[in-house]
Parts: sequence; structure tokens; C-alpha cells
Amino acid sequence: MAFRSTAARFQQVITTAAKTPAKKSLADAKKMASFSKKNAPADWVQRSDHHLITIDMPGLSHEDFKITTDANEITIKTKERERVELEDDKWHAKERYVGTVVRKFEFPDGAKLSKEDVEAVEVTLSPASGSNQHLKLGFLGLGIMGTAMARNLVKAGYDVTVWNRSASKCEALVSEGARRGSTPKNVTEMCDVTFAMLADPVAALEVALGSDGALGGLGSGKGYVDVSTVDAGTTKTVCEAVKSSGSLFLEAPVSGSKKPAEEGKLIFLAAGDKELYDTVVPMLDVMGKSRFYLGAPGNGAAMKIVVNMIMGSMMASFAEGLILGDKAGLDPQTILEVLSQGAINNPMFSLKGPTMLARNYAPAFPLKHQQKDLRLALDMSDKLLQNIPIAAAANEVYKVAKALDQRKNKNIIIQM
Ligand SMILES: NC(=O)C1=CN([C@@H]2O[C@H](COP(=O)(O)OP(=O)(O)OC[C@H]3O[C@@H](n4cnc5c(N)ncnc54)[C@H](OP(=O)(O)O)[C@@H]3O)[C@@H](O)[C@H]2O)C=CC1
Ligand SMILES: O=CC(=O)O
Repeated sequence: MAFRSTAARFQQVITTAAKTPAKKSLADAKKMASFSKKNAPADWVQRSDHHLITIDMPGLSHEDFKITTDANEITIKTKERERVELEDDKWHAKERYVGTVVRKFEFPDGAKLSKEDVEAVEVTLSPASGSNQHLKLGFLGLGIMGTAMARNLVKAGYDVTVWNRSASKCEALVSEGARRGSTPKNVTEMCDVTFAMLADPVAALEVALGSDGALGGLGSGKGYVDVSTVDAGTTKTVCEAVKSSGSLFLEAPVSGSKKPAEEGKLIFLAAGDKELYDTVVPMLDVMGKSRFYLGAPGNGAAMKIVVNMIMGSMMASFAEGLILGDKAGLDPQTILEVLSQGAINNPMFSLKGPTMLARNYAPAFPLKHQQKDLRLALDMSDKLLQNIPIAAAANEVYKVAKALDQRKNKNIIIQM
């Protein structure tokens, strides 16, 4: 643990080497070092239980970096970028750097790192240009999803202020570097862009428009991004109010559950102000693996509801099949195996199947939210005069399961 105890005294020694871009050879090691330093500036801070190194590298993701540590130093090396050059191409500019960048940081005073220290070193990449790292971010709603998403923003080096109705849920994030806001209004007052990840339409409306709500702190030059799963009507109501304050509005519900949220692999279904979408793309990319811009407000909600309607029906059918198979004396494990090899194999069955068989009901996607999404789908289908009989039947199953859950009856086969 010698390294931890020398926190205040450590000196950063940078020795760098950069492979030159085609046809532009850098003369000597000094120039190479300054190239790497200039193009991949880094901050390194030692916190109570981990080291955080934040590096600016435009256009690169974690997969583009190789990070190695030994007892004395950490080395961060990029892969070469690829420039595709076809035979008939006529090039007018070749400014992008395509070689590798290497940054080495020597640990202080020759301190030896223990295995735990090495594992605690964390490297965050923050593309310098276009990361909008200067923006102060707010995050309202620290449930299963919000906590994981806000954490990824903090880890990526953003200045994040969090708020949650049950204040105790802020503590972990505050200890990891987030600021705490006292009310949604207080958060939007302090922040340039505020994200909201709330349970349902009632919560989304209350937090945005209620007393001490987000609206009170919004104004020209700010943005409000609602990533909760709500109906198009709720989105449009929040959108109108936000825009009347002079702020920009984006809805961006997500597909993907607790694990994708933790791993920064969500899928964003965004719609609303394109300017705000462009501003928050780097943050969406920190929290997600892909994103869709769907145009007018309401389209994100509609897309999310369609996706979750299908998911709800699939899960109900999956559970029904397992119960029927069990009654018929089939081995449930074998049912999962047969499913996994056929045309209806999918990540959700593979992930949920084993936990269902183990009667492990710890929620990643709470049942009440899946039922809410089916309810929203039925409401949408009413408005559009479209029959959705399968989803309607599935909704009845979830209603029963939800009632059982509320009575603390754990014998519920449907769980997400
Ligand atoms: N979990 C999942 O797999 C996914 C969920 N979603 C959607 O994301 C949203 C959040 O989901 P998740 O994080 O799982 O849900 P949780 O139930 O874990 O969290 C809900 C959040 O909403 C807050 N909240 C609820 N009611 C109110 C209210 N009236 N006023 C203020 N805050 C309120 C809760 O605060 P408090 O802590 O005080 O209760 C909590 O922060 C939902 O719309 C859900 O459908 C989307 C994709 C995946
Ligand atoms: O909304 C839930 C999900 O898994 O996506």
C-alpha cells in the first residue's frame, strides 16, 4: 500500500512515443513525446480507494486502447486508426493522425503497486473535442437505471449533480465524486443539461413540473433530457413546458436493462430538439452502445413502448411455456437448452431463464414497470384504433403478478 500513502507527493513522469502519421516523420523523441502529450492530455487523481486517470482522445473508445500496468508504471497505448485509401481517390486533406499514441505514467517514488492497487486503477477516456466536458450535468432519479447511468457519467469525468426523491440513494454517487442537489429545481439551476430517469408518467410530470420541479431552474441556454419510459402525451406536455422556459428538450428513453446500464451499453431512442441531441451525443455514448434520432417529440416514447410491448408478450409466453412444460414432466433446464439452439433464441431468454428456474426474483427491470409499459401500449393502441390482443392478454397476466407481488407473494413466475 506504499503507493496510496504517497498520494500528495507523486510526480507524473511522462515518456511517450508516437508512431508518425504517413509521410510526416517527427524528428526526435522529444517531438514525439510532445505530440502524444498534446494529443492525449491526461489528468490523474488518487482518491481514497482508487486512481482515476482521465485522458482526452477524440474519436476513440475503450476498445481502441490497451492499458497495461506493472509494479512501477501504467502504459496506455492506442491502436492505429485506419484510413481507407482507394486507387481512384483524390485526397484534399490528410490531417487526421492515424498512428499510435503511447502514454506512460511512472508511479511515485518507485512505489510498488499491490495487485489490489493495480486493479483499482481506472482509466476514463474523454474525447477532448466534442465531449462537451465543460457542461455541468444534472441527473434526477437514482433508481436501478439512473444510478448506473449517472455513475458512468461521473466515471467519464463529467461534473454531475444528482438528486433523488429518497435522498439516501445519492450517497454512493456523492462519495464517487458527484455533487448533491437539494431539489430538481436546484439541480437545473446549477446545471447546463439535466437528465431525468423516473419511474413513470406521474413521476416524470411531478419532477419536471411539480413544486420545486426541474422547470423552475430551466431557462435559455439549458437542456432537459427525459430518459424515462413514458407515453407520448407525457413527453409532449413536459416538452412544451420546458420549451416555454427557453430551454431545449429531448426525450431519450432507453432499451436495455440493469446490466447494459452498468456496462454503458444502452440503446437510446431520442427525439426532440436536434441541437440538444447533438450536444448530448458524447454523454449518450458514455451511457450507451447505440442511439437513434427519431425526429419529433413522442416518437422516442412510441418506439420504446412498441419494443417493450413485444418484450412483455415474449416474457409472458416464455413463462407460460416453462410452466406448461413443467406440468408435462419436462426438465425445465432441457427446455432452456432446446430454446437456446432454435430460431427463438434471444439474449433475454438466455439471461432470465436460469434465474427464473432458480426462483431468483431480484429485479433488474421491475415487474411494475413492465406492466406500466403494457398499459401504455394499450393506451396507445386505443388512440390509434389498433388491435393488440396478444399484448392485452399479457397485460392481464402482469396485472395478476403485480397484485401478487404487492402482497409479497414470492411465487411469481414472471420476473424480469
Ligand atoms: N430497469 C430496467 O431494466 C429499465 C427501466 N426502464 C425505465 O426507466 C425508468 C426507471 O426505471 P428503474 O430505474 O428500473 O426504476 P426504479 O423503480 O428503480 O426507480 C424509479 C425512480 O423514480 C423515482 N420516483 C418514483 N416516483 C417518483 C415521484 N413521484 N417523484 C419523484 N421520484 C419518483 C424513484 O425515486 P425513489 O428512489 O425515491 O423511489 C426512483 O429514483 C422507468 O420508466 C422504467 O420503465 C427502461 C429500460 C430498462
Ligand atoms: O425497459 C426495459 C428494457 O429492458 O429495455
